[in-house]
Amino acid sequence: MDTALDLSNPEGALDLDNIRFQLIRLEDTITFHLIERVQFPLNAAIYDPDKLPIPSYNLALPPNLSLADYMLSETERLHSLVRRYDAPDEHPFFPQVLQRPIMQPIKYPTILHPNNVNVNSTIKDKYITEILPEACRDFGRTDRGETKENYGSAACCDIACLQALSRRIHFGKFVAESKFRKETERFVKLIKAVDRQGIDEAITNAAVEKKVLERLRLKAKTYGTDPSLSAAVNDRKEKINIEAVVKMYAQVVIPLTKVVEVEYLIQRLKGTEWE
Ligand SMILES: C=C(O[C@@H]1C=C(C(=O)O)C=C[C@H]1O)C(=O)O
Repeated sequence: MDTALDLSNPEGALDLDNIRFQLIRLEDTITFHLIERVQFPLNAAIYDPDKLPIPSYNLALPPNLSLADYMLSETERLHSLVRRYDAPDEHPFFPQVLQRPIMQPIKYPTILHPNNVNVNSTIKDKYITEILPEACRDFGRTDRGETKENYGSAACCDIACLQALSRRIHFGKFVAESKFRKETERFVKLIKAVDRQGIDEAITNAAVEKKVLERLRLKAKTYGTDPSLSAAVNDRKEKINIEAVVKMYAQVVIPLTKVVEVEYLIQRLKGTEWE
């Protein structure tokens, strides 16, 4: 898969303004994917392999999967054939199903330090247990109940949401590398002391986080309304629970991005002269 981050030029890829531009761009992607998903009710059965078991036939996976896991793992298996997961900004939810690509490998310049940071299982868990229930919660409309006919469509929307959330959160590696190169001595000291709290404080930029949440609230409100309708009608027919989008970033996206930054930095000295 081609990546939106220009990885051919390592300097540019580690320029913090460039990375932040990508993070802002992903706000649109994530918000629109969530708007698509919340057309359907939560349809909790698609996340429960006991309620709706799907035989996986893949020895690397449990015999029965939830519909959501089945579709996500099959999507990743297909996408790995076209080398999606060779890109340093892509991380699989099911690494055990990846296949050898059918296309020539792309030689990406080495930008990040070797690491095994992957928080996708936490992303998926929080998406199912926190983000979706809040986003799907009906806001002022009648209860939509389950809609069995939309199980597949809802799971397809989930794949788009999860892949965009994973990219956004794992961009934390590029942010961390950029900050490490800017303040190497400071981070070497914190990493040698395995001071996760100190590293977290050092990578935190409260002003940027505040701006992210303010922008998300505005985007969710704007993207969730139809410009051709009056404000009164739009209030009644908003396409997305605005507070759910802000909460998603405040309670999941930003904290997990910082976990990725901290855990990437904890591994940063391995095999270097600082070790
Ligand atoms: C991503 C960055 O690192 C941290 C995480 C942020 C986020 O996830 O939005 C914003 C600011 C920082 O606290 C950054 O500095 O831009």
